[in-house]
Amino acid sequence: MTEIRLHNTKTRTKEVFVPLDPQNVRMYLCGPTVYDRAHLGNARPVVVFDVLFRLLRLVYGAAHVTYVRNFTDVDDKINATARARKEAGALGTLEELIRARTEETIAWYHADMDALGALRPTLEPRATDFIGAMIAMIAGLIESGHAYAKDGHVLFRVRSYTNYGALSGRSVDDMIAGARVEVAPFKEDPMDFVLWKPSDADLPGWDSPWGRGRPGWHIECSAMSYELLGASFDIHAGGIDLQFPHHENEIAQSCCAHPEGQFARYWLHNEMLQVEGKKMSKSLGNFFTVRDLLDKGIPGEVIRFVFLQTHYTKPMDWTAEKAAQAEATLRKWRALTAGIEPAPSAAPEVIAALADDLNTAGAIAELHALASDPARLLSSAQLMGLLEPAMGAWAAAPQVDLTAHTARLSDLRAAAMVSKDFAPVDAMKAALVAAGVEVRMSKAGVELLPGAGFDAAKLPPL
Ligand SMILES: Nc1ncnc2c1ncn2[C@@H]1O[C@H](COP(=O)(O)OP(=O)(O)OP(=O)(O)O)[C@@H](O)[C@H]1O
Ligand SMILES: [Zn+2]
Repeated sequence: MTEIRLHNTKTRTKEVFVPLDPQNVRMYLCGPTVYDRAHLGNARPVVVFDVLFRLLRLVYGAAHVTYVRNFTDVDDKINATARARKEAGALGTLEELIRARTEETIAWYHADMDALGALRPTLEPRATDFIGAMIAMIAGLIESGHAYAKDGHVLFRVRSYTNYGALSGRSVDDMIAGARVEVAPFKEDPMDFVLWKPSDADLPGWDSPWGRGRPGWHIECSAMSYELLGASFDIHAGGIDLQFPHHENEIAQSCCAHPEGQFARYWLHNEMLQVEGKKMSKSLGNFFTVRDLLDKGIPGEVIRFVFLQTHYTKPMDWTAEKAAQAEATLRKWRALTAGIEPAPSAAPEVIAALADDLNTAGAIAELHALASDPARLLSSAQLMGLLEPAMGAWAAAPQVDLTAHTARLSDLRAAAMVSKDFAPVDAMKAALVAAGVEVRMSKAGVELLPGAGFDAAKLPPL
């Protein structure tokens, strides 16, 4: 059996992955809060852990892997979005608007992640379907002294869990000093975090022993993972931005509520998609959505390929150049494998690269080396969710021939060298860029490449 090694954030080492039960390998990924379209950064964990899901299915059998990714459909950000719509004159009660917003966002999410070739997880629980389990878990935590109720709120008593901070490697005192912990009159200690909070009459709320209210975000994942995967399971994944406080809080809640279990044994964190060195995020406003790119004509498969060229533990940028190169490679491979049946199994070198802590960049290098064996190239690429027939419509579009434009631009440039008037060169270059062409001019000559988002109809006349 293929040995999989994974970098476990909990131990900060690469470890051999040994599941608790090879008949049912269990993985949980923190899913989206469904209040708006997913931005490109949100798609990174989906693609990265989709590759892990595919690898686990290969090694243990598709029927022996349970992959859970939740939808957080109760959250203040969702409420705020619905409230803004109501204030803008939308019809219906706030509750109806909230429901409509979450339904709409989940449908967008599915469409966008399907376009990236991500398999649907085995289970996609919605937080609102597990409120009873959350209330039960909170009640248990109060009973065992790990939580307390005050003024309609329930708080987790952080100092009651001695291992708090172990995942992110910080002490509670460091965290207080560094983090923006909220001081509130209902808290015994500023580090304590909310398990339950009261809801106004017009906000979604559920009856509980502490009054009508709603759960905090962290308890949602603890309750859903317990209900669906048990008190001990194999892998918990998410973005590194969730390591503290979200995952630290999940561990504290789950380990205190279920001391008989170990909660998650391997923690995997993807690094951030960045824009000029900063995390792409809604709050910074430096984001574009997956849908923006798809609408610009960038195939989902190209987005996926760009992600997989960087190891998941490294920060990365999205650039038009990376997209153009990915598109050229995929186009070449699709031409090579057209009409060919995939080989019965993926190449061992590709499997070995993926099994080595998801070395997707290494696996892509191996794919390049398989150009002489298209059947193997196909089966190996498909293991990574690439070259799937259903995702290839974009590549069937006729390949553009830019030779005439290349010759014209070269002529203009040669003429400009003599006349010293570069305006005609600049004008043509600008027109080509506007049509989505990547223009490369060097001493060696002129090179034109149809970039992602290329539109032949916009090409300048010759
Ligand atoms: N820039 C990014 N790069 C990679 N992963 C990210 C990035 N931003 C968010 N994520 C991940 O996306 C997933 C969904 O997160 P969540 O729904 O909390 O995002 P959000 O609140 O909409 O985004 P933001 O962090 O932009 O406010 C999480 O696993 C999170 O770690
Ligand atoms: Zn979570």
